[in-house]
Amino acid sequence: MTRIVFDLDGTLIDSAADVQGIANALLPPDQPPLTLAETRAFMGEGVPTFLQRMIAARGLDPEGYDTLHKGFLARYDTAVGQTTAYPGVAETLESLRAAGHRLGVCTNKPARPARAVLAHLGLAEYFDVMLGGDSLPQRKPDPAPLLAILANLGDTHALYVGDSETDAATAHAAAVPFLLFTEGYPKGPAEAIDCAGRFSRFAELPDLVAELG
Ligand SMILES: O=C(O)COP(=O)(O)O
Ligand SMILES: [Mg+2]
Repeated sequence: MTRIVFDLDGTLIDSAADVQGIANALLPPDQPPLTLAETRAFMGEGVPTFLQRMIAARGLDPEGYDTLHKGFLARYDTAVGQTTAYPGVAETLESLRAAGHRLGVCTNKPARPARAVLAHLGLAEYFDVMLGGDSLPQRKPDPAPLLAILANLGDTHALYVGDSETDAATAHAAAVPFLLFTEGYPKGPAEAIDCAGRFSRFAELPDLVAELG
């Protein structure tokens, strides 16, 4: 049995279009909308960092941060309509569970929208534990949430699966081997991210887990 913890945005789910929709509903009408590429580039470190990046990119008044933050959270729980699980995610989670592994989610998305989107996509049942970016005082790349999830899952071999430099740094800080999903939202070239293994299709994951477990 291996404890396998997953990142959420850009790893299990492709959620950037819904996040883009929230951001563009909040931007003043005289501003050019965020592109999907900008949205993906701003994601991964949680809502506060996303908003700071958006404020910097559009030259918005930083005093408006609190209003943007409130508006973002008010829309986030229901912004699920364009979000999909990456191909093969449900089948792979099912087979990992059937093989006896215990699964968790460690995301910088706030816990409420994270729970909402997992339920919406029928994925919630696979996970024993989930922590969001606002669940603890620390968030990734601080290892605290990942370590708390792992403590909850037992004390066997562990893996962290994610899509970004932040996830690699989190796993490194927690001394857990990192597996990179290459189709998500990395900030730079995926080849430059340090990892114990990488995959582009979820069907490849069970073999990687077996190799490293
Ligand atoms: O909310 C975000 O910035 C994305 O979070 P995640 O990639 O850690 O799931
Ligand atoms: Mg991610």
